[in-house]
Amino acid sequence: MNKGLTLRNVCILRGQSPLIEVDYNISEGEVLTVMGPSGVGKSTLLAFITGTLPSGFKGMGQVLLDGEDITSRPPHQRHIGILFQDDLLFPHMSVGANLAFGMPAGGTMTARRAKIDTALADVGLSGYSDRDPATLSGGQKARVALVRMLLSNPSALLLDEAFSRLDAELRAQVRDLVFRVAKERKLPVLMVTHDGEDAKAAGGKIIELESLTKN
Ligand SMILES: Nc1ncnc2c1ncn2[C@@H]1O[C@H](COP(=O)(O)OP(=O)(O)OP(=O)(O)O)[C@@H](O)[C@H]1O
Repeated sequence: MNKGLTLRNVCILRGQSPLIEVDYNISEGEVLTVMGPSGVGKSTLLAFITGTLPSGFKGMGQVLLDGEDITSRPPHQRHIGILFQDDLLFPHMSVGANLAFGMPAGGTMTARRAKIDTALADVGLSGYSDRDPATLSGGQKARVALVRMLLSNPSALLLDEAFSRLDAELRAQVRDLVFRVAKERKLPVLMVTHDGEDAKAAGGKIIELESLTKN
């Protein structure tokens, strides 16, 4: 079985026109960086992988995860984690409630709570479970968003400009944490970024998406 994330003969149309065509294979623990001009279709590609293409777009080809074709599965059954530049924590919920939200069902309340506490401790946020997200710094929010994504137990990780709101020092810290966790868990990572430093830090292959449409 081919472990990792594979995009096989993927073509995304906007209306009738081809927007992007890609063929990628990202092995476990490997990071593929996708760059390219604004509007070329990078976020649209991630939406195709997560099964959330907006109306007006059509995707063809296959998304394979660990050899399984997940192309026609609904988003919540794909086991793909995604981090955006906006952390999108629910403001009316505590950090702990935010984290519980994406966790697979099952287990006792105590076991779930222990899992959350351990995951927070792993990113240096011990004791933050009852905090209101509004009281966290940008870096702390980014770490909570990372933990929430990891608690959903994804088999692949997508990053959409995930670090771009953080200042340089925090950016490097959170980025290194994400890459370290991805390596430990052997997750294939597809990272979209405009930032050369992100691409360098990822240490993997870099692909420049080119526009197929003439504007
Ligand atoms: N929900 C939507 N409905 C219609 N068109 C959209 C939608 N989202 C994006 N587009 C258009 O699709 C094209 C690709 O957008 P996309 O966001 O994938 O580009 P991108 O490469 O991620 O850009 P950026 O680097 O600026 O984030 C753009 O022309 C954009 O205007």
